[in-house]
Amino acid sequence: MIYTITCNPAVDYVVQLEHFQPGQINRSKRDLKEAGGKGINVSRVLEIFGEKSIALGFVGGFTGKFIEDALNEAKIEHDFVSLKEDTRINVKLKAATEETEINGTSPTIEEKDYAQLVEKLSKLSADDVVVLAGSLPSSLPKETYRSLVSLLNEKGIKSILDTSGVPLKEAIQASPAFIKPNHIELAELFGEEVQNDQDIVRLAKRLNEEYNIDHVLISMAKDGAIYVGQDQIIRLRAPKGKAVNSVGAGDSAVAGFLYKWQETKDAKKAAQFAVAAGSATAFSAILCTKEEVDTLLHHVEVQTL
Ligand SMILES: Nc1ncnc2c1ncn2[C@@H]1O[C@H](COP(=O)(O)OP(=O)(O)O)[C@@H](O)[C@H]1O
Ligand SMILES: O=P(O)(O)OC[C@H]1O[C@](O)(COP(=O)(O)O)[C@@H](O)[C@@H]1O
Repeated sequence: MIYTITCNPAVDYVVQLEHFQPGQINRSKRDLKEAGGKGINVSRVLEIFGEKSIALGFVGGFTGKFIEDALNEAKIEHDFVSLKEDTRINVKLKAATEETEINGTSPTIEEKDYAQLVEKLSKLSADDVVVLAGSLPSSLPKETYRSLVSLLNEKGIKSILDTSGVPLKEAIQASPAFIKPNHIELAELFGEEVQNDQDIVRLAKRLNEEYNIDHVLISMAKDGAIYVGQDQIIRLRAPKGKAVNSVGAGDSAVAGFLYKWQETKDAKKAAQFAVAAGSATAFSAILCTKEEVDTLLHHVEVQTL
């Protein structure tokens, strides 16, 4: 079974505007409220592909209930730890030419809450896969993903990680099986500038060789992605299209890779599917559909480097 862990879920309040004018009253053209947070989005996209998963993590209050209701409606199994405080709300302002995001403050996760998550993970076995995705609330130590990945490794469980900053820097020490930083997060991780594909390949190879991470997918928004595995390096160019709402594009890429990898164990096919899924979500108001991904798949240019 695939499990997703979202330590920091959110209700995404996506507001579409003609123009965003700071300091003025802005009225939305259209707005949406979505159950979000990176692991939850991965579960939602897997479900769209027909792949079951169980969503774990922490939710609380009326916003937490909103997320549980949305997952129930989508027939996605979940087993969250309940918190006293409300799950955050993330505001995504989509104007014609730019996107502005305000991610809310996280509820407090106490030690006893974290212990409940660890208890749930203790029941998993080696044929399970765990996706750990998103930021960590400030009440959790920055080494949390590192500890969780180590714990899963001890049980022979593969972990898929999508995070950034110090939690990523810590977690790579534990060798997750797959990571998907974007090119900006990759540059930040090594404290180096990333100017071109060669820079990306060089740093991604370090993740692969020095940190023993089998699959490294560096996403680059409209420029597609670069995959670096143990025995191949692949450049993937994203299809051209009009980006409508890129919230969830990265999560769709993670779900796409995992879904195709489970089916084929072919990294090239998985990376191509990941880029198609990311782009299909970027071109949609909410998340991709399977049909959109299948259509875009043939427009993802794949080149072995
Ligand atoms: N404007 C866009 N046009 C086409 N594809 C996009 C666009 N934005 C994102 N994508 C697709 O989504 C994937 C993930 O996007 P990216 O922005 O790199 O992730 P993240 O949200 O994690 O930073 C990209 O590899 C690409 O396939
Ligand atoms: O945990 P973080 O890093 O604050 O990110 C949370 C946000 O990321 C999202 O999961 C979207 O992520 P991507 O656009 O990277 O796919 C939103 O649903 C959520 O608001």
